[in-house]
Amino acid sequence: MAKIATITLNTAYDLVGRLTRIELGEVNTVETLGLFPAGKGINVAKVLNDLGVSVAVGGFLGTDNQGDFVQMFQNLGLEDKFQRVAGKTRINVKITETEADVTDLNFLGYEISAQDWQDFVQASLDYAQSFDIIAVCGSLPRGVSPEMFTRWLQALKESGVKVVLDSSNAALTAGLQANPWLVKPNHRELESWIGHKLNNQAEIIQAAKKLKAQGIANVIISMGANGSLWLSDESIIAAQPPKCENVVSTVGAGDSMVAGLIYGLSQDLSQQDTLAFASAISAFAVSQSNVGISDKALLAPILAQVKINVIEG
Ligand SMILES: Nc1ncnc2c1ncn2[C@@H]1O[C@H](COP(=O)(O)OP(=O)(O)O)[C@@H](O)[C@H]1O
Ligand SMILES: O=P(O)(O)OC[C@H]1O[C@](O)(COP(=O)(O)O)[C@@H](O)[C@@H]1O
Repeated sequence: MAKIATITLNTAYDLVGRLTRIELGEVNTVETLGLFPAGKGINVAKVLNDLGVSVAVGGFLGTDNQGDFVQMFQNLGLEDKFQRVAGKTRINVKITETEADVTDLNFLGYEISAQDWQDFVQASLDYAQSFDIIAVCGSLPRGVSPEMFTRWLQALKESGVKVVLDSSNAALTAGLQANPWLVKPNHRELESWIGHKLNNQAEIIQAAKKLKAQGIANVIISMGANGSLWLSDESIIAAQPPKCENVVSTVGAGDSMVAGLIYGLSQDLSQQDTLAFASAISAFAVSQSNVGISDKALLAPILAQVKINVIEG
């Protein structure tokens, strides 16, 4: 069984709510309440854990408000490799309006000192030796520059572990320079990497091929309700999940997809079965406000409706 860890450098509490419409400058009454320990790597670990895979979690956690995270690690039995740093883990406010548009207000959290980073690099390169796959997920906290991130990812890769990268903006651009084993940008993130709009599937594939040609074995592009594409050394395939009729929140859809991909790959499922499974998990994710799979039986009917198309290979 493959040993898996996720690393979240910029963990977050997600404060999630639902509103018909946000009125700027007015008092808005939010109809729901959810406050979850999150950040991309935490979400990936939670979904993998729900699928029965044991996972270690690492990165940074602020000492001031770590309580709910520690509780969650204990409740789920996640191996805690987090480095504690002074200050608070940030809070990300996510408001879903009726049409499922999510407005994110991502606040600032802890700042990483030079000593924190040095300690983290040493510790993570050390524990990386005992894992087969490490998923590095999310943005960079203050104090970690894109250059520092690229250098660390390169060293992580050289340690022999398969690196999965799921990030955006500066962290994605910097991370891609280290040529990870698998990346999952969404449509918008691929557009910003290539520097122009991608208007149809052919244009998306062309851009993804360019990314793959850099030396990345697996490039998966997620496209929201339009499904996903996977370019591997063997083939290019597309997945179309069933349209979710009742979208509650799209927060965590990408993380759920990354967890599904890691699950399939670590269980030696075929490329097609892996993408179908990851699509079912991510389609399921949009029907709930929190991240995770409360009941695995709910996945089967969604999986049965996922369509896979072989485009090349
Ligand atoms: N409305 C939807 N209906 C069904 N599946 C969806 C929907 N939105 C997202 N998904 C699934 O979640 C995956 C990831 O969503 P996406 O929005 O592209 O990722 P990210 O959260 O990283 O931006 C998609 O490829 C798809 O499989
Ligand atoms: O580190 P980033 O890029 O700011 O992202 C953190 C946020 O992403 C999430 O993990 C959700 O990500 P996805 O919607 O892409 O799956 C939230 O839980 C978290 O607040």
